[in-house]
Amino acid sequence: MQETTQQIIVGLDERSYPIDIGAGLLARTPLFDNLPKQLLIVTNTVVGPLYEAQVRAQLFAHDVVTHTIDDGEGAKSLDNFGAIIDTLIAHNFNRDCAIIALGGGVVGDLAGFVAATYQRGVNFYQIPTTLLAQVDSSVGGKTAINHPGGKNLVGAFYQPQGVLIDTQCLSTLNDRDYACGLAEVVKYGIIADADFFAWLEAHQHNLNQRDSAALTYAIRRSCEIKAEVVAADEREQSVRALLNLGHTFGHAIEAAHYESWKHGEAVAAGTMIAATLMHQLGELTATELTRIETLLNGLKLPVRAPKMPLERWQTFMQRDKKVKGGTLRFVLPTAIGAACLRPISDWQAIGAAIAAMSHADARSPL
Ligand SMILES: NC(=O)c1ccc[n+]([C@@H]2O[C@H](COP(=O)([O-])OP(=O)(O)OC[C@H]3O[C@@H](n4cnc5c(N)ncnc54)[C@H](O)[C@@H]3O)[C@@H](O)[C@H]2O)c1
Ligand SMILES: O=C(O)C(=O)C[C@@H](O)[C@H](O)[C@H](O)COP(=O)(O)O
Ligand SMILES: [Zn+2]
Repeated sequence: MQETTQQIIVGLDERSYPIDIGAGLLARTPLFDNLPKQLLIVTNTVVGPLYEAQVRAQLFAHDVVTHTIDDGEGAKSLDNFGAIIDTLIAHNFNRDCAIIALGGGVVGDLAGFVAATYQRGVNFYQIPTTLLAQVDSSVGGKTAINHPGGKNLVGAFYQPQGVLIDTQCLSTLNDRDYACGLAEVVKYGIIADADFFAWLEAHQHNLNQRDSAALTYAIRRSCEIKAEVVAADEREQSVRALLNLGHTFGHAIEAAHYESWKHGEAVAAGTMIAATLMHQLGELTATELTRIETLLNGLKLPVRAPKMPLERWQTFMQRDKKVKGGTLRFVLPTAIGAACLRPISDWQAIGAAIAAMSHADARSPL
């Protein structure tokens, strides 16, 4: 079978960078052009044993150090940030070194924040190994760590110099984390591309079976949409905020339930609340709301949030980065394929949408 590499460029003038997508890329092409001598691979205890050797095999001419973090969302922490900085200093890494994130969104967000800050910024490359990281977190330069008070509260916009997506890495991903990536894929269809949403509806069974052609198309289309949005608004002054669909609610779910809710799951349930809010405001049809719920459900994602007192939602949601002048701004779908950013301060309306989409037994269908 002919193996191909597809390339998408994130257009940011002199900071533009390629996203290479293909099966088996870790083994069959040079990872990145012109890598410096000193390299730090940041990975975790799950991904390292699976893929670090393949990456290192291509870096024999470099001085490579690996920093391995624990698995899970808890690793996106100030402690791990400090520990990686300690590693860089202990090995005398200079400003012309590069950091390579090898892992899912947790590794990428943490390693990216280190790259943004060590010696005021060093070279950074992403090798995303989860579907979520391949379609979303490795692209666009949002880096962050969490705080017990909320998700991604400390971070920076810092673009990588290259993203390498080896779709074969997904063969080792479990079903739950695979579904999490599909939540962000559905997001792109809702906010930007009705045809893509319809394609997802038509191909959900292929995606659930991890059919490689369907999966490669879903990854490519997602990266294209994200690259276009990021090129238009790198620092989220306008259209980039739409990439946050479902996240104001989702981040509250995650922050309250780090142990039991994963990011993609929380985004799926949060998307249902956002769509319901818009439906209750009379601006999204019942048919469109049902299509969103049916697709998320078909992709094995949760469509109901856990029950929490409204004050608990408020505590986390008021720390959302889209708050402006004290008022929360929500990303809301106006149709399938279009969304808006709207300030809403009517907590009765917000609470009604949350209540309608919450359930005491809400959890992933997997
Ligand atoms: N920066 C952004 O733009 C952005 C976008 C979306 C999400 N995020 C962040 O990304 C994080 C979620 O990312 P995620 O879903 O990748 O979670 P994750 O990084 O925790 O990875 C999920 C699980 O898959 C394992 N894993 C990774 N690759 C694997 C592979 N190939 N085979 C087997 N197991 C593998 C990980 O060890 C982990 O247990 C959240 O912190 C979220 O806030 C950031
Ligand atoms: O790239 C973006 O912009 C996004 O919002 C992508 C989201 O999927 C991602 O979860 C992001 O980390 C959320 O950022 P935050 O600004 O809400 O912390
Ligand atoms: Zn997200």
